[in-house]
Amino acid sequence: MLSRKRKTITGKSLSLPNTKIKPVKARQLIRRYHHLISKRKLILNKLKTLNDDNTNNDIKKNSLELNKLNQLFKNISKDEKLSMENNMLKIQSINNDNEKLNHLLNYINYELIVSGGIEDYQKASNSGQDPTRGGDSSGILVKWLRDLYKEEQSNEPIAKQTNQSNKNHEKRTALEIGALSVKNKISTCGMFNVTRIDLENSQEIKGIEKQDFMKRPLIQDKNELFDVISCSLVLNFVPEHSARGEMCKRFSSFLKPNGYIFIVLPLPCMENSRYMNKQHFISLMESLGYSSIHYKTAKKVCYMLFQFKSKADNQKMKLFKKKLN
Ligand SMILES: C[S@@+](CC[C@H](N)C(=O)[O-])C[C@H]1O[C@@H](n2cnc3c(N)ncnc32)[C@H](O)[C@@H]1O
Repeated sequence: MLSRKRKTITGKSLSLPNTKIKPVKARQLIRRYHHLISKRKLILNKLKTLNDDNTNNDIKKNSLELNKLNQLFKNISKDEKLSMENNMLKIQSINNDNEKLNHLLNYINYELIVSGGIEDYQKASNSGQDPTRGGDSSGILVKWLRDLYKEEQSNEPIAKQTNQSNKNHEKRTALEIGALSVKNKISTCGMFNVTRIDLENSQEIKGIEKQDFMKRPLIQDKNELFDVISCSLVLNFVPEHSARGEMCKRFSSFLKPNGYIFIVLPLPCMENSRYMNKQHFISLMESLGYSSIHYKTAKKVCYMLFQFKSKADNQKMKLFKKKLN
């Protein structure tokens, strides 16, 4: 419900108005949200809470009621806020202090729910897809794939081509990870049946399943493997480098042989990073069984297309050490 302004219990307007969010602000909001979510997970683990799901209801289950949260945190002083933020940073070292952990959990839930964190995050994420900001990256994916499929088809023998053109009536399948809209080019181009997933779907958009790709059940029937996976501006939000590697490895469990994986990253991840660059990323992907097909940079992001060739052999997998550029 973007058009309705959120209000505190006391009637004060909260969360960002429905105007466009500046890119710097959007990035701050997205980073802040992921920071809060990851700290909350750690706290829940520490508290040995059974349910560490991220839905609003589950948060509420693990938290005080909203008006209590509001009473507790609405008027906290700058110093108290600073101390909470510091405690969040050193959460790993807080053990066996249930009172402190619970207080922090309530503070995080206040920031996310009462103070508009979740809603602002969705607006900030959506604002990146605004056409004035470079828009929906899947336009590039669709162009690349259209050309590749044409080329593949023209290289087939004639008999196979006729077969193929009959087969083209069956749409190819695509998995969009981190989907925020059902109107992206990948969905509207008519070439694919698209399955869309995202960690959050607080705007409850129909057609987007709330799911963590890392927990998506593995495919048993190989006919259900995807022709394409789109993973635009998602990898950069995975906090741990080992988890980013796991995500790249996992794509192959959902792709048909010769299927494509489209990855979009903010340009600084490739061009202004201490440990990563284009060549290193491509070598990593190659060691996981993908070959690089396209690489293109724009002002702020880079687009990559890889083709899945063969599953990585764990025995032969290259060890990549963290190395300064
Ligand atoms: C910045 S948004 C990118 C949205 C859109 N794909 C784009 O290109 O603008 C990143 C999205 O990735 C989602 N995400 C991050 N990790 C994920 C995971 N493991 N499984 C599913 N979605 C994930 C987040 O919830 C978030 O909505």
